Amino acid sequence: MGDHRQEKFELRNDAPISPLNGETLRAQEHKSVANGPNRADSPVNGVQEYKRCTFSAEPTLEDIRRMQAEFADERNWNQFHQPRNLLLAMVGEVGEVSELFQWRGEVAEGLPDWTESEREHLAQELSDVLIYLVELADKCHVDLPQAVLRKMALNRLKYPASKVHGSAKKYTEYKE
Ligand SMILES: Nc1ccn([C@H]2C[C@H](O)[C@@H](COP(=O)(O)OP(=O)(O)OP(=O)(O)O)O2)c(=O)n1
Repeated sequence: MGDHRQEKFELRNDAPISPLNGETLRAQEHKSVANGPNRADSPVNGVQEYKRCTFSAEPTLEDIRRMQAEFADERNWNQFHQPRNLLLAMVGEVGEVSELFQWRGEVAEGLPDWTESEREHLAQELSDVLIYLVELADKCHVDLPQAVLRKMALNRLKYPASKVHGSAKKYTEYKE
């Protein structure tokens, strides 16, 4: 088997599927994904079913940065949107996401037991986190998409698939 994460990435990007209406796949055809550590459901007769999800291509992070900058400009809110305030606002929104999950116990991938209204609420709170994150990066002059590429390259170096496959240990715990 090749790079597990690369295979997962390709699987998750080869079809335009709504995040909430993901296509059900037979795990026997894609064992490396279905047998990953995040599977909450257990195999029935050796076959697991799971949903896959892709994002829409738009808006890009640059689109979101620009739309939020316009939103703040139109309201004369840049006086409030300094980096520290944006950080606090983002953390507050992360707290709102946490509230949606609290006391539920473990939640299976795809949120099968959630109502449409709960899913929409989650989508809104995650959007708030992203909006503040993007504006925080903007106000700190971090080119977020490029920074993500650099960070993912570092992650791949720190966690070579051949070394860490199937283990969630932190890189400091691996011996040479
Ligand atoms: N000073 C502000 C206030 C709001 N927003 C934008 C960014 C977020 O996407 C959203 C946050 O709005 P609220 O603070 O009203 O938070 P919620 O939408 O989560 O409402 P509630 O806290 O009632 O759930 O609005 C902003 O940019 N700057």
